[in-house]
Amino acid sequence: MSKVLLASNNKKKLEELRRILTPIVPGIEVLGLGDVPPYDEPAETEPTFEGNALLKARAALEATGLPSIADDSGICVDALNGMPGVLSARWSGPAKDNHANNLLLLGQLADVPDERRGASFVAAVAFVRPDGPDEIVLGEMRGSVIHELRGTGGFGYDVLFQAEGYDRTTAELSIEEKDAISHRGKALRELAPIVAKALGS
Ligand SMILES: O=P(O)(O)OP(=O)(O)OP(=O)(O)OC[C@H]1O[C@@H](n2cnc3c(O)ncnc32)[C@H](O)[C@@H]1O
Ligand SMILES: [Mg+2]
Repeated sequence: MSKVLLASNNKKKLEELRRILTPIVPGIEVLGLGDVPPYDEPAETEPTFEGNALLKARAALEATGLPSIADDSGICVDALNGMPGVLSARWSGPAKDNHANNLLLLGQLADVPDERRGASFVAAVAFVRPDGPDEIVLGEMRGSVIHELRGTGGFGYDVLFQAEGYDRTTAELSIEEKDAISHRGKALRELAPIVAKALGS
């Protein structure tokens, strides 16, 4: 098995990454931060998803010596000029309260008509290793913000996001349906052959 560390504290991201990468990268074993000794994780100070993903991945490689993957992602709302963007996790404050984030975003869009509620989920996924160049890929899922919270699946902003072509939120999709269309799924499927080659698998 070839170990790769996912430098994320988000258990749902770890689940999605393991689910998507394991079947397409032979012999990969995806470790979480709980599987390695703790280290000082960097603050996400970069203004871009790519910058924060590289920051998190490089810190993991430096601390553990393991090939490392990190994801920085969020929801970018047209009517808010692309915000919350990289601030998505902390939109309602440093507590990173998903429900408070969702209620705040719905409140901010309360007067925005359906035709102007377009939004995208964006994920930048970085892969860094001791003996090769840094890799960064971007994935995007286009959709809109509905007027309420619906569904029990997924995580974060899934309960208020409806992907283009669907009448259900991404929290109402099956995990397979979401993986097939999500920003993270797209980025990871693009990254998989690069990871497989780097691991020699
Ligand atoms: O930084 P790490 O440790 O990876 O974990 P995090 O949860 O802080 O992750 P980010 O900094 O990338 O913030 C991502 C934000 O965007 C949200 N988000 C990202 N991907 C999502 C998805 O697939 N569905 C719903 N919300 C998502 C998530 O809830 C956070 O609020
Ligand atoms: Mg984060």
